[in-house]
Amino acid sequence: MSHSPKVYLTRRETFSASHRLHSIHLSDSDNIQIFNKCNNPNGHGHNYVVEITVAGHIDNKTGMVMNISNLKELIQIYVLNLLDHKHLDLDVEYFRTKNIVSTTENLIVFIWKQLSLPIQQQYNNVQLYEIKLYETEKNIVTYRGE
Ligand SMILES: Nc1nc2c(c(=O)[nH]1)N=C([C@H](O)[C@H](O)COP(=O)(O)OP(=O)(O)OP(=O)(O)O)CN2
Ligand SMILES: [Zn+2]
Repeated sequence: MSHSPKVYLTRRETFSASHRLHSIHLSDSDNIQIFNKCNNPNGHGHNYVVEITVAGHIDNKTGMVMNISNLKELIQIYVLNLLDHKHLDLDVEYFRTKNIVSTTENLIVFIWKQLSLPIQQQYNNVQLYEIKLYETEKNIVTYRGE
């Protein structure tokens, strides 16, 4: 059976959040030494940019891998509603209750966990392929669920 072309579809969104880098597994002096200004108890904020890429074959009838409006809606419900204008360490249960350090690495894994199941459950032929998260213009992480 021949498939239609496989295409990677990306939606970019932005959100603003504050945080403090602090690990309960480190001493206060190690926290300061490792995280430096980012360990300041007052916290600080970022305007994050997130790019969500899904992969799938073009549907012959619709001409789409998936309707990007539906992807937008999923990102809104499962990611932005939880993160935008929030303090990651205080307002987001995942970070607060598990004492997970709100690094960009851990944040991108959280975003993946939030999106992978709804996409899998709602779209048989589409896979979450890659997430890119920009904490600043210079600090960027990429995750493919591995
Ligand atoms: N591996 C990681 N290292 C750091 C992370 C991270 O998430 N993963 N995060 C931070 C801080 O959150 C910090 O806010 C980074 O911002 P900053 O250093 O101000 O950003 P820039 O590098 O873009 O700033 P410049 O001063 O222009 O270099 C630190 N480390
Ligand atoms: Zn930061």
